[in-house]
Amino acid sequence: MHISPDHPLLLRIVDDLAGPGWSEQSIFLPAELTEALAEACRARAAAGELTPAAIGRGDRQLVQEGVRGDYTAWLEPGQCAPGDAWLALMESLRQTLNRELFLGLEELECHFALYPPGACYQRHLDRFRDDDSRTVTVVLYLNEAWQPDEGGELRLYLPNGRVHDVMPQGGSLACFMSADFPHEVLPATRERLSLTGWFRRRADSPL
Ligand SMILES: O=C(O)CCC(=O)C(=O)O
Ligand SMILES: [Fe+2]
Repeated sequence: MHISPDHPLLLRIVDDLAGPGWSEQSIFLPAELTEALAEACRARAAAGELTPAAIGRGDRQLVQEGVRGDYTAWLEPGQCAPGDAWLALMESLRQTLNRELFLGLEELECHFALYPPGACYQRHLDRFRDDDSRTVTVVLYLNEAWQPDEGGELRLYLPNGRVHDVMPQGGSLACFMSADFPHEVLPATRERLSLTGWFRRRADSPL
């Protein structure tokens, strides 16, 4: 899927990141591609490829279900056609963000996430203490016909002390500056699927 780096949808995200620092696009992806990505996620779950997500990094990784109850699998180029279409779209977004905001984003790391009913991810920042390369977080939701009473919102903690809740409706996108917004995933009454990515800059040299 090719999308021009000047597409109004991408430019809206740029404007939001330059302003408040976060963006919610409730109609981001066509239904067919959203469904194909949901199917790819379910297929990987059925094949046993989703593993309990850990918190922390390297040899300090820890699985703590009460803190984070999702199951994840990395999406790499060449794994499936809808995944490649998504990565191509994210490449356009990366180029647009670099061109307009000089963010110096070099790569995207991306995983499918499945939250079983009742699972949550407690308040956190998408940055590791020892690695500040994650710069922009993007979350695409893959859930058909999500209902408001099903929970599962992404809760963003805004600098003004307020919160903003994003409903994980299929095809919608949440995007924010990784260092600036603590956030959490509230428990849902049904399975919750998403594709989460982080645009990274080169990690600072320790020298
Ligand atoms: O699924 C979401 O809404 C956010 C997930 C998240 O915060 C994370 O994986 O770091
Ligand atoms: Fe997060």
